[in-house]
Amino acid sequence: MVDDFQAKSDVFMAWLANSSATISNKIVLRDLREHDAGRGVVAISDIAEDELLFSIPRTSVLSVENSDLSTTLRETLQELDPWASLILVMLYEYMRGANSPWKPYFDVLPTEFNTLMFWAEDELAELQASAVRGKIGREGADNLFKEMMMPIIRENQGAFFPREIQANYALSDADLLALAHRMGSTIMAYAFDIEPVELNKEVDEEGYASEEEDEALPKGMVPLADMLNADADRNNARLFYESNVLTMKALKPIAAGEEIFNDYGPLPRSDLLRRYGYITANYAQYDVVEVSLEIVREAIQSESQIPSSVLPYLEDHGIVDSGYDISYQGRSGQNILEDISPELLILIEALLAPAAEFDRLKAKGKLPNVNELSSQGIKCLLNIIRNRAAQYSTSRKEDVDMLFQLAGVPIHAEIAPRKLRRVKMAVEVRIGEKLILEETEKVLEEMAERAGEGLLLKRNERSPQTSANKKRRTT
Ligand SMILES: C[S@@+](CC[C@H](N)C(=O)[O-])C[C@H]1O[C@@H](n2cnc3c(N)ncnc32)[C@H](O)[C@@H]1O
Repeated sequence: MVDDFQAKSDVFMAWLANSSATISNKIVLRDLREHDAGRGVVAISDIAEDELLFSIPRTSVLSVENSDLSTTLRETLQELDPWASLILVMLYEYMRGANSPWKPYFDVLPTEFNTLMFWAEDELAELQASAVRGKIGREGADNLFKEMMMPIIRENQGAFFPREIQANYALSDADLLALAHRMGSTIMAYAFDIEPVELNKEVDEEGYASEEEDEALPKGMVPLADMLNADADRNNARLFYESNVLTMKALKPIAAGEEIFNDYGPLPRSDLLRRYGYITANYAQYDVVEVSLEIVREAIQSESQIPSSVLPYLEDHGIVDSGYDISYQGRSGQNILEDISPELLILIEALLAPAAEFDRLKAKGKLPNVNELSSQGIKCLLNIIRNRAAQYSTSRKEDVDMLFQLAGVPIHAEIAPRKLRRVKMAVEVRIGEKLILEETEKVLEEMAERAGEGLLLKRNERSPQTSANKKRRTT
């Protein structure tokens, strides 16, 4: 039986084909709900490398530029950042209902999310001390919607609300706020940074642009391109920006039956959960633990007083941050210092430096050389790692046992399936972070021992693998 879900997919694909998109007959939009993956694009015949999967006219992209709202509210929209202006356009197009050219597209977009913004307090608590809890930004988004967007909507009621809505019922501020969150979350997980016809931003040899340059690009919702799921480095397709169309092409041969994956970037699982509301084991390679400035200060202050001039100097040199990433690649021959944010190492060595040594560096406008950590630095880092691990309320072993128990929870048990899935994902995220802390602690203990024997690893004594801190992909 064709259910509503499949019927919506069919109407969407027919709408897209009618809007002059080209769609290869070797792909289908498939129901992947039994894998908790919503819809996804799957190959039904073998596909060659570079083969076109589909092309979408630029005019079909749901964007500020293409929406009628930009004719009535041009200046207001131009003053907003790309994210805020697209939220307003999506609210407008959504409220037009069947009058919107994108109605069949809205019908396949999500109405509910598993992103952290929508988790209940007890679900978030399962993330324990993961720094991602401080990055959800629900309050900030609420304030932005209330203080900036709501007044624009209320002042332009006639432009925003179709006459039927104005006549029949008024959307309350709470309804609008919920809708704005829904559109904001859709953009976070679905929108692309749309490169203009004339590409004038700088990309490196791998096709990556700096985050600042991506920030400035207009955002747009690209039908079908955003139906591709992702699984870390299993991406086998990519969106290309051409003058009249956006084309999705195979990056490698894809066999019939295989899912077609995009690349959401090398995101740690905590961030994947925040932005996309899912995780897979393949993303574990990008996991990080964040160490706060506070925990570093506490570790140093327990040993010695921090001179008042050090932090302002480091701040001027871009070293002071609210948090620092530590990853663990676990590759043989890899130097642990490569997995620790260089700013953290500089911070520690600068804060530990004797006053005379710090004054000498400062006079030359230099920072400590962290190709090699001092034995005091290693000891301090070890304390930081141990203190950070102590912030999590359970051990990794307890978490692994808990996951094992949760895996045995039958579907119709007390706990609702959505909550169960969220709790499992949270436990996996905290296990990943604890693993990094444990492995880093082990290596630092060995280093501390070797430091006692005068044998120190140098930062540049590393294997040829690339750093975990890759830049974000533009697509
Ligand atoms: C750009 S959309 C992809 C299309 C989406 N599956 C749908 O049905 O609309 C991104 C969302 O897809 C889901 N997703 C993407 N990759 C996934 C994967 N490997 N496993 C499970 N869910 C995935 C997540 O919910 C994510 O927020």
